[in-house]
Amino acid sequence: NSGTESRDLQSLSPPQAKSGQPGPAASAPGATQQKPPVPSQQPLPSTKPAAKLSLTASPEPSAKPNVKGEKQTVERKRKLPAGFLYLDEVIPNAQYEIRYYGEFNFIGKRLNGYNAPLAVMTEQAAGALNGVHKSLSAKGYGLKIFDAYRPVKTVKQFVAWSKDEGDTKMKQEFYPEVDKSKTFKLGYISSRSGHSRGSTVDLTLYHLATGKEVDMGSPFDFFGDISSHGTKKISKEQALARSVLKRAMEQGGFKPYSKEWWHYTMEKEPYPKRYFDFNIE
Ligand SMILES: C[C@@H](N)C(=O)N[C@H](C)C(=O)O
Ligand SMILES: [Zn+2]
Repeated sequence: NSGTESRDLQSLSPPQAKSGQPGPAASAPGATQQKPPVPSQQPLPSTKPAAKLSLTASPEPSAKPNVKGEKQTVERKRKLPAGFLYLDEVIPNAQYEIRYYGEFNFIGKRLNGYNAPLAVMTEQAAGALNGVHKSLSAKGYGLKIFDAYRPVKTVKQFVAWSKDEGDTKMKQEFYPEVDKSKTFKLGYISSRSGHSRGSTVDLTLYHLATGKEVDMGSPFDFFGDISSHGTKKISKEQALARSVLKRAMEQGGFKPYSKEWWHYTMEKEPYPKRYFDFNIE
């Protein structure tokens, strides 16, 4: 099938950015207030509206338009290698805000290899993630996906970016306290990323009732201590929110990454030694 196929997507839109945390003023990302923990059945706090590009895939023709009444159509070329799937076709009710397709990311532009705002994963990882999404929906949460499969060419772009001292376009938003040349050594970016193996995902939670992103204490791709599991720089509610996601992901067969609350890799990944470079389109 060499043709393209389209699907209606609903934009949840909320332009945001700072997730209520580290932002420009964000040089002090730990400056969050400590509040008493909430019982696990109570809803977790939301972040401020997020995202420059926020898409919720829906294969339902009757899907309701978003608050702005917008609908978006995403073309997909279906050139995926055997064993890979478009994640929104497996988990249509997850939210998709593919940051490396948009410009609101730590580099500040659309990245090489991201030719469509779509998440791609191995069949096994997509199936496991669907189980996680279902388990969370019983608790009032859904998954929001920032990145999944990542081409090797994108990782090479990350490496080149880290060496370009003159480009600090997104420093205040994403790495205010870190020298970008050290982002690899500090473990915030990998030069051999699990994402290129197709069974790693960057994600958070959203509240099913409101569609709003859950407050995790630091934004996705904020490179700093505050993004690590076990940080003391966040409130109890924020720590609880991270643990809701972590427990669900671990029960679903994914392992967390100590330095980034949003990054998970499937334990039994199907291609543990293969690094793919096909484009997302
Ligand atoms: C860049 C960030 N989203 C990420 O995925 N970091 C890990 C360490 C990676 O590059 O694999
Ligand atoms: Zn990641």
